[in-house]
Amino acid sequence: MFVNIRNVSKRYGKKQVLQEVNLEIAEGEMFGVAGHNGAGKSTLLSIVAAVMKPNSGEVLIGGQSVHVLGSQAKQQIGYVPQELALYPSLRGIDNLAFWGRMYGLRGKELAQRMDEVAEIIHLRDRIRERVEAYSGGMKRRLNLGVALLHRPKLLILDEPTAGVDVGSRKHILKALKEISERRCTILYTSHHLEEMKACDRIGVLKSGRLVAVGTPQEVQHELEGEQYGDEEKE
Ligand SMILES: Nc1ncnc2c1ncn2[C@@H]1O[C@H](COP(=O)(O)OP(=O)(O)OP(=O)(O)O)[C@@H](O)[C@H]1O
Repeated sequence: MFVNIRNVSKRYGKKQVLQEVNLEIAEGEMFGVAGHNGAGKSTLLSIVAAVMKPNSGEVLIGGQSVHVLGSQAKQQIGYVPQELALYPSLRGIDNLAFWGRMYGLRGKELAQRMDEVAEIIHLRDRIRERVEAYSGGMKRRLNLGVALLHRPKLLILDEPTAGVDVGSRKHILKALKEISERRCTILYTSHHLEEMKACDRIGVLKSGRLVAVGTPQEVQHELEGEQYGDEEKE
């Protein structure tokens, strides 16, 4: 398995937020984490992204611990947190260039990759405009693009479609499907049922415990219990 989450537990002070989470994700799999607000989804994703350390347990990527690998692990991971990490007064293309340089890309390689990424996120025609003129959905797409620049093998997205219109949601979902077809492993959370149904498998977190893992059909019952049932109508 490409991602191994082993006995991961996390507390904030006395509050236990994750309890002995065990999960394996195959290379190229699109895996969704579902659960109520506060279930521990963001905490789990940030531990897998090596942004936060668990109190116990470990996360392996390609057989190696992310916390031992440090910056090497980060080269394999693209992490898109809920908050946008963009410079609004700069153009889309300048944001990509800035973050691309942060990942160590330069010159022709950087220019080529920026062009490819603009295509993947369906923003090529607007990439020379300032980010402050973008819609919420375009900003989300650019935020996703930033995480793709260094060709990560594992893409982790925390609510990539939060607060965006239906059109942009479809663009983002389509981009994720295409990225996953290129053997990139995807781990993400969403509050939208249709996006959870697009996953190969889903894990349902309840108060920090993983209570079900399976295909969307297999965990349908748990998803309905997590109030994902009505959102499709939006
Ligand atoms: N830095 C922190 N310090 C203390 N408590 C925290 C911290 N971050 C999160 N929590 C708490 O931990 C619990 C899990 O939070 P987390 O953000 O992982 O859940 P979530 O499932 O992603 O929720 P949401 O869907 O609202 O984003 C919540 O009760 C939250 O209030």
